Amino acid sequence: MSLDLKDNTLLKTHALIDGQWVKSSDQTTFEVLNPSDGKIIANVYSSGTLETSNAINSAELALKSWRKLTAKQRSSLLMKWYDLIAENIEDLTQILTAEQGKPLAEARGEIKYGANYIKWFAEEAKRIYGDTIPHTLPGTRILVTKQPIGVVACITPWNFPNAMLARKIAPALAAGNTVVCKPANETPLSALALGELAHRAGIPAGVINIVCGKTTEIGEELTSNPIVRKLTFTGSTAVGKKLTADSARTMKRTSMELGGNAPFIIFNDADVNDAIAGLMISKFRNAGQTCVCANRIFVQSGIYDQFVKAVKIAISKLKVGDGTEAGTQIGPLINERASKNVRALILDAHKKGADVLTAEESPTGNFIAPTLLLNTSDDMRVFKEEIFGPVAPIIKFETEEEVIRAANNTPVGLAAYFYARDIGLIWRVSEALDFGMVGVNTGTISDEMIPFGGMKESGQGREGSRYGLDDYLEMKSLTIGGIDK
Ligand SMILES: NC(=O)C1=CN([C@@H]2O[C@H](COP(=O)(O)OP(=O)(O)OC[C@H]3O[C@@H](n4cnc5c(N)ncnc54)[C@H](O)[C@@H]3O)[C@@H](O)[C@H]2O)C=CC1
Ligand SMILES: O=C(O)[C@H](O)CS(=O)(=O)O
Repeated sequence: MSLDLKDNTLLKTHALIDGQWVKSSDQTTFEVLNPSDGKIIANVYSSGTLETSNAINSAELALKSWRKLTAKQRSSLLMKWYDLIAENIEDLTQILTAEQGKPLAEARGEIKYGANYIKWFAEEAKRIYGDTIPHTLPGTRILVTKQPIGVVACITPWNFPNAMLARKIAPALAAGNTVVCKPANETPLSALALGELAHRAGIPAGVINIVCGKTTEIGEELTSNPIVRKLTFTGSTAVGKKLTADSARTMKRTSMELGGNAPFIIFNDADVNDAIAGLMISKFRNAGQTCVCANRIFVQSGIYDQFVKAVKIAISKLKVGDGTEAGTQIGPLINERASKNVRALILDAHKKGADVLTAEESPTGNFIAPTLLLNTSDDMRVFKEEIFGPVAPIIKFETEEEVIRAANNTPVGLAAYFYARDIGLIWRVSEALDFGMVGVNTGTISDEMIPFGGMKESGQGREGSRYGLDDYLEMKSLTIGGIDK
């Protein structure tokens, strides 16, 4: 399948190592498929241990000069990259929808979202401040300075293949680090196109390296090679735990943005129309394939019937289809494994007594119709697992205490949402929810200015915001004597 791009040179199939596009040493490739129709978009060279080691060495070499640039010099190179992404947004959008499946409007939004992290950290690069500390011994002076960590490994998922990579590379480079990136094999083309635009922006060879293909080999090299001093990962909790353990062998710093199981709570005094609008965004964005999607929907008994009636109407209006078709709101899931898993979750709920409300004509292939589950119970898999699909399980609750207990009854703690208007209730519930990000009367909590990350088994660290650079800096104290000589 040929993509209809203005600039076909953005479609890269090689690894980016030391500023060169290189084939894998064994010449093997893997297929990138369009999740809508299963057609091959491209064959990408499959990197392994050797390519990853070469990429790490090139990042180490480039580090020497990259970290010596002034903050303003790094900032202006990041801004040039931002400008080139904006100039090429339509091609990046086509590439993203082709390999990930999301509707073009969502793909365009993701690219703007990712670019906004680059712009944000181009600005933050100039605000990496230190401290002075009153001296503790006569004739001394004490400073606290910040310096880059060094070579950073960035591993990203398929659900936001552009934005998740931008959200890692931008702070890493702003802080003076260099990177070796491994995108998901389902969606490498968006990452490689970002690498090409960074090269065109004048970001020097070796500062950004991108390898993909032999996942286990790449992972083993990234986690074991002592030159890599930090690993940042977005993906499943299971893989995050493995990468954290493997990185401990050389005590690498890690940032983990892992799985979620978001409660979405509607109290009796909520504005039901607002709650429905927020749920449509939080639950069905990216066909439900985000780590912050509403996963368990709790509705207080006083408005349950009104809410269910309204949500049925809202869900029935959602249009399922190929991401390139006008009006599509729900694209395909990423692959057959994902769609089979979601169908299994629906079947499990049905077997355990749920009423399954979905489109009469159930779509085939990787497409899943938006599905409402009623008469549910918390023994169903949909309450314990990250659904990662357009399925909305609803459960009724009576009291504030009961729903807080149920909402927190999960080993993860990434995002939570609730709708209410009583200010006392809003403060009590906000403080009682054990989640890193809480949306109150909104289903939108993601922005480059907001710290993104979770508690418990949803990971460690924060991405974006004024806190985002901390994860990419080392703090150093300087105690200087001989001042009175
Ligand atoms: N929290 C989040 O933002 C995300 C959560 N997920 C969860 O993960 C599940 C599976 O989706 P995947 O993309 O397969 O997530 P995953 O966690 O399996 O993969 C995410 C990234 O890690 C890489 N990876 C996997 N094993 C690795 C290893 N041993 N060494 C190095 N890299 C490795 C993958 O190639 C991909 O680039 C989803 O169904 C969802 O539950 C997936 C994507 C995003
Ligand atoms: O990994 C994800 O699902 C994204 O972080 C979600 S968001 O940043 O687009 O909200």
